[in-house]
Amino acid sequence: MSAVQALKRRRMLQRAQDDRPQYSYSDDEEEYDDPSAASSSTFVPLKQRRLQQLQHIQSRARGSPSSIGSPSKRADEQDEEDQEQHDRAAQRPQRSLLDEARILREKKLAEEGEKTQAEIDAEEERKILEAHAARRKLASDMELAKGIQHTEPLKTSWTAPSFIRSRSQEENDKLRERNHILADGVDVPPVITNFRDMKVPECVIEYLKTEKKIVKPSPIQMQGLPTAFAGRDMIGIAFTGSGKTLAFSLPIIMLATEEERRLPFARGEGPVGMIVCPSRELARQTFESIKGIAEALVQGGYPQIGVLLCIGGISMAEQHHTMSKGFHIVVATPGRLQDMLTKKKFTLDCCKYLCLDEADRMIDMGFEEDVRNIMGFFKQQRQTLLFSATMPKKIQDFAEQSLIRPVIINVGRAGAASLDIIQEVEYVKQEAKMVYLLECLQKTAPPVIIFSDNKNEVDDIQEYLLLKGVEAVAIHGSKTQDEREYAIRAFKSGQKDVMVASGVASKGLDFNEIQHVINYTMPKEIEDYVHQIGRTGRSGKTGVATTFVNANTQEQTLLDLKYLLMEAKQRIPPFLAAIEDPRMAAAGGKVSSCPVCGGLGHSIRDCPKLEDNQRRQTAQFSRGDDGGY
Ligand SMILES: Nc1ncnc2c1ncn2[C@@H]1O[C@H](COP(=O)(O)OP(=O)(O)OP(=O)(O)O)[C@@H](O)[C@H]1O
Repeated sequence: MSAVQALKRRRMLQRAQDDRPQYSYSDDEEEYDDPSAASSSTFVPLKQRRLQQLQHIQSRARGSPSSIGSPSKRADEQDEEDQEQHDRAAQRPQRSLLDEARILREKKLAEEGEKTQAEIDAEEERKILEAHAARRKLASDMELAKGIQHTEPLKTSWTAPSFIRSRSQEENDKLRERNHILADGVDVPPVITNFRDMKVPECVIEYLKTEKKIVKPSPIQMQGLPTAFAGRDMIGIAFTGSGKTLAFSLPIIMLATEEERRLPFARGEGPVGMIVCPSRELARQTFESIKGIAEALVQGGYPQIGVLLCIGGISMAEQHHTMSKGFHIVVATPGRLQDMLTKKKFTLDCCKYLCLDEADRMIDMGFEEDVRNIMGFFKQQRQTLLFSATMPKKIQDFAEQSLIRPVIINVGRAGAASLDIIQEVEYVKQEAKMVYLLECLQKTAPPVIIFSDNKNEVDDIQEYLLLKGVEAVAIHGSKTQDEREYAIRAFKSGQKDVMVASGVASKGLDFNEIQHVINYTMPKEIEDYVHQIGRTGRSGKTGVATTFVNANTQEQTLLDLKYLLMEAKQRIPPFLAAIEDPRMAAAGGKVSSCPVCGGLGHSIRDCPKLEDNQRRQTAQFSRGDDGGY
C-alpha cells in the first residue's frame, strides 16, 4: 500500500468513527445510555463536540427549548430522570440471587396452596417420618408375599374374673388414670391390680414374693398381663426398670404350661413361644428369669417346661441337650436364631407367641432383615408383642401394618426418664474428668456403673480405678463372651463395686439395686441417656445419675437434656438453663417431641438418631457387639 493510499484509508476510518453513535457504560444500571445522558468521562469526538456547542449557543440566543445531543429532551428534564433512576436503584432492596430465588419459591408455594412456613416445615417433617417408617416396616416377607391377613386376635382360654369383667368403662378408666396408664385400641382388656385376680398360679405368686420381692403388679403389668393373657397383640411402652420383662415372660410361661398339660411335648417338638432380644446379655437375663418361674411351677406340681437359650457364644452341646427333650420356649438373639432356623435345627410350625423385646433397638441395630426372616418361619397365626422403654412413631406404624388390633399401652411418655432417678448434670472439663470421677464415686455407696461410649476410654477408666484401689470390671463390645459374662457375674454378685461399660451393656440389663450411674460422656442420643441412667432407680427404688458435660457436648444434645430434666422436675444447672431453644418462639412456647427418638430438644429434621443409624449399624456389625453369633 502506497503512502497516499494509507492516508486515504486512515481518513476513511476516521470518518466512519466520527459517524458512529457514542455509548457509555454505566456500572450501576447495567444498561447502555443514550449519548444525551453521557457522563463526563464519555468520549465525544471533536466534530460532534463543536456541533453540540454550536447548537447550544444558537438555542440560548433564540431562547428556544433545545437540548444538547438530544432533540427531544431538555437537559434539566434529563437530569431529573437520571436522578429518579438513581433513587429507584437506591431504594431497591439489596438481595442476593439466592434470597430472590427463595422468596420466589415461597411465593409460588404460598400461591399454590397458601401454605405458611410452619405448614411447609410440618409437611417436610411428615415426609421424613414416612420415609423412615417405610424403611423400617417389619412385616415378614413371606406374610407379605402370601398376602396372609389375620383379622382376629388369637383365642386363648384365659378370661378375667367375672367381677372384673363386669366393671364399667369409667371404673377401668379411673384405675388407669390412678396408675398413669394410657391404653389405646379396640376392646382393651381390663386393668387388674393383683396377680391372684389375673389367675397366676399360687406357686408363682409365692416365688415372686419371696425370691423377687414382687408383691403387686407394676402399672405396665396391670394392663400388659391381662392384655397378653387374653391373646391380644400389644405394644408396651414404659420407663426403664418398670417391670416389662415379667409382663411378657409370664404369659409365654403360662401358654407353654397349658400346652404341655394338654399334650406333652415329645423330642424335637417346640417351641410354642419365642422371645427375641437385641443383645446376648439381655437374652440370658430373660432366659434366667423365665427359668426361675418355670422352676417354681414345677415345685407347685405343674409340668416341666423346656427353655432354650439361643445366642451366640454358647456351646451347641448345651442347646442340643435342651432340644433333645422337646422344648417350649426359645429366648434368642436374632442372628443365632435365624441361623438355627435356616439350618432347620428346629421349626416354628407350632409357635404362636412372639415377643420382640427392645424392638426399636433391634431395628436400629440393623436386625430388621433378620426379624423379618424369622417372622417368615411362622406357619400359623401368632400373637405378637413389642416392648421397649422408648417407642418412636415408627413402631406405632409397624403396629398398624403388622399387628392385629393391637393394644398400645403407655406408662409415662415414651422416651421419658424414670421419675425415681435423681438426675445431676455437671460441667467437667475434658482433662479434669478422670480425677473428678473419683470424687464423684463418693456420692453414694456401691454398686456404681460408669458409662462411656468409647471402648478405649472404658479400658482407661477401669485401669485408673484399679490403680486407685477401686474394685472395677469393664464390659464393651470388644471383650470376649467369657470376659463379658465374668464381668456381669462378678458385678451382679457384689464381688466388684464398679462396672465401667460402653452403651452395649446399658440397655435392658437389670443389675441389683445400682445406687449411682455416672455418664462419663453424655451420649449424643437422648434415648441412650434414658437407657443408661435407667440402670438405677429400678423397681420403685431411688437412684442417682451424674452426667458429665463440657464444651464437647453438642448444644442440641444439651437442649434435649434440659427438656428431659424439666419434664422430670429435676434441678437445671445454670449453664443448661441459659441455652435457648430456637424453635420456641415459632412453636408458641410449646415444643413437641421428636417422633423418631422422643427427644424434646430438636425436630425430626435434626434427629441425631437418623444420621447415626447407618453408622451405628455398620460399627456394631463390624465389632460383633450384640445379638449376632
Ligand atoms: N411388680 C413389681 N414390683 C417390684 N419390682 C418389680 C416388679 N416387676 C419387676 N420388678 C423388678 O424390677 C426390676 C426391673 O424389671 P425389668 O428388668 O423387667 O424392667 P424393664 O422395664 O424391662 O427395664 P428396662 O427397660 O431397663 O429393660 C427387676 O429387678 C424386677 O425383678
